[in-house]
Amino acid sequence: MIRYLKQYKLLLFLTVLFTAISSLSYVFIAILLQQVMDIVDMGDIDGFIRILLFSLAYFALMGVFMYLQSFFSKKFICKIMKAVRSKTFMGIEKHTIEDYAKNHTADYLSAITNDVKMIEDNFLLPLLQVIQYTIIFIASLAVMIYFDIIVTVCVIIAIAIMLIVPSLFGGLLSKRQDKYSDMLSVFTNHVKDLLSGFEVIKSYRMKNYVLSRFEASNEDTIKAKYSVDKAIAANEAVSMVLALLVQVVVVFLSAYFIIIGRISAGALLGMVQVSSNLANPLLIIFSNIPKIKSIKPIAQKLNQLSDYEKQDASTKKSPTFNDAICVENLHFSYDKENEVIGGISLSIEKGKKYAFVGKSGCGKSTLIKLIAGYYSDFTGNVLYDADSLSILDIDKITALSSIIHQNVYMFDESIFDNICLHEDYSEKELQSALSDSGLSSFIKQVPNGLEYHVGENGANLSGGQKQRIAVARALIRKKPLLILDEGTSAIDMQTAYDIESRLLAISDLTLLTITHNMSKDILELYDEIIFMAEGKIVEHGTFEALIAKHAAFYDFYQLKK
Ligand SMILES: Nc1ncnc2c1ncn2[C@@H]1O[C@H](COP(=O)(O)OP(=O)(O)OP(=O)(O)O)[C@@H](O)[C@H]1O
Repeated sequence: MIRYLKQYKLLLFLTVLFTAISSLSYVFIAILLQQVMDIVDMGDIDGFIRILLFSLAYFALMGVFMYLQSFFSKKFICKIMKAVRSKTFMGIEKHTIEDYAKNHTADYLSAITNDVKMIEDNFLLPLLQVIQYTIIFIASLAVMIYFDIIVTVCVIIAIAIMLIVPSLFGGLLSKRQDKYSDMLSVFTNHVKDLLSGFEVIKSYRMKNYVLSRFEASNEDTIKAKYSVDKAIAANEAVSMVLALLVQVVVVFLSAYFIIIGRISAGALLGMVQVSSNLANPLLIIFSNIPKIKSIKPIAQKLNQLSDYEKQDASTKKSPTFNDAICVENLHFSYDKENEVIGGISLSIEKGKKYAFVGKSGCGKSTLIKLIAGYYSDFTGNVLYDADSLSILDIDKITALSSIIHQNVYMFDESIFDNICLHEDYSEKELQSALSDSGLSSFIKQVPNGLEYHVGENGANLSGGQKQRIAVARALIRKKPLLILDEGTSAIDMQTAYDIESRLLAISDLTLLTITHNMSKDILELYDEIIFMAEGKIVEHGTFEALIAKHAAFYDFYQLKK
């Protein structure tokens, strides 16, 4: 967190400056009270009017300083919150697809929302309070010495006892705070999961299950919060009792000193006033210090996200795809136990078209993702021209290809924005992408054409319309490699045929299609059909060659037909 404080050091300085001025003027009220009491004691009416006018001006000025303190502290907190949130988001955005998938989306959501809020509540606000009340405490101690040194010494002894106890709460609170943050993350995850499946919940009447799952998660989260609050409450109660002890010492000792004639009644009034500025600030300081300490694991979590760097990206080469992508004896598993890809070798030549077919779960999508650079934890080799994936910049590899998945993600914006993704393309490029993706006639039908708003994740569109937008999104970028992962499965046969045959006609485009569509007319257009089973390539060749072979693909094709 120190780096954020350094980033806004001028604002921090102004906040501390005005905090100091308003705190000192607050402490000075004790001397003012003592003066008033002593003037009243002497019956000095001129002195009384003078001090009254002085006090009026004094309080007006104090109001101005308090406003400035509040203004700068709020601005400081807002700036830091914005910076923490932005840095965390930028760090998340830098993740590779592989690293991003190691956590749930809700964990990232929770970090940006809940954890950042915790930084405000348990670090920034307490820190400013600690600064403010430390100034008040030191100034009050000085005023106390000015009133009477013996009372001050006794107060210091009482304070020393006060210091020991609350420091014991720091470690406990830190542990509980960390657990609470994790629980918030799990809770956000559950809520996101339940709300994302709203339609399934309604149509399958899952109300009871959903409510009980929500309640259980809600209960666990509140328990974790309650456990934090209990530690805070114990800390505050102990601190409060000890703070009262200080005031008791002051009142009785100074009362005794009046009796023996050592101090005036004005000094008693001043000391009672200033002693509350000794006890209460310490109470606040010592209930805030454990909070500040407890934020460490959360700050570490946020730093880890914001400091994320791809491994040695600067030393990695940019990939090229001029001739071929070669896969050599590739093995891969998601969980280090069950092999999903079991020794695949294959060559993808630039400009050629490949159809990957095989039973559901045989590893087609995984193979394609490995080729596109999604995962690095494999054995064997994937070469772009002559360069192995291990020496290439992963971000640039993923940028070489466009993947169209069965479930296309749509931003809650217009069709135009979902195709161009806020990049500039010429009208010619746009029209060509619209026509090749079979979108032109649909655009003419919808109310605002390209400006039509697609809704949350494309809720205002059909599955096929979403896929056509995804095809246009990919085509407009003219990347050398296009991957259709069942990317036309939601489109009617005729339109799917039209789109695929247009893609197959683009000569410099390398097309990898995963398909369950066993239409002869389409399959015949591919240069090669790669037939997979259980993580291996069983057969490959043209449609005619594989049919003529009367082997595994032939059987699969007959069955599907
Ligand atoms: N992210 C993942 N984590 C763990 N296992 C996964 C993951 N993705 C896929 N798998 C598993 O890997 C295996 C291969 O899945 P993959 O999606 O590659 O198959 P597929 O041939 O494309 O299937 P389909 O035709 O149904 O899309 C399956 O057993 C699947 O359960």
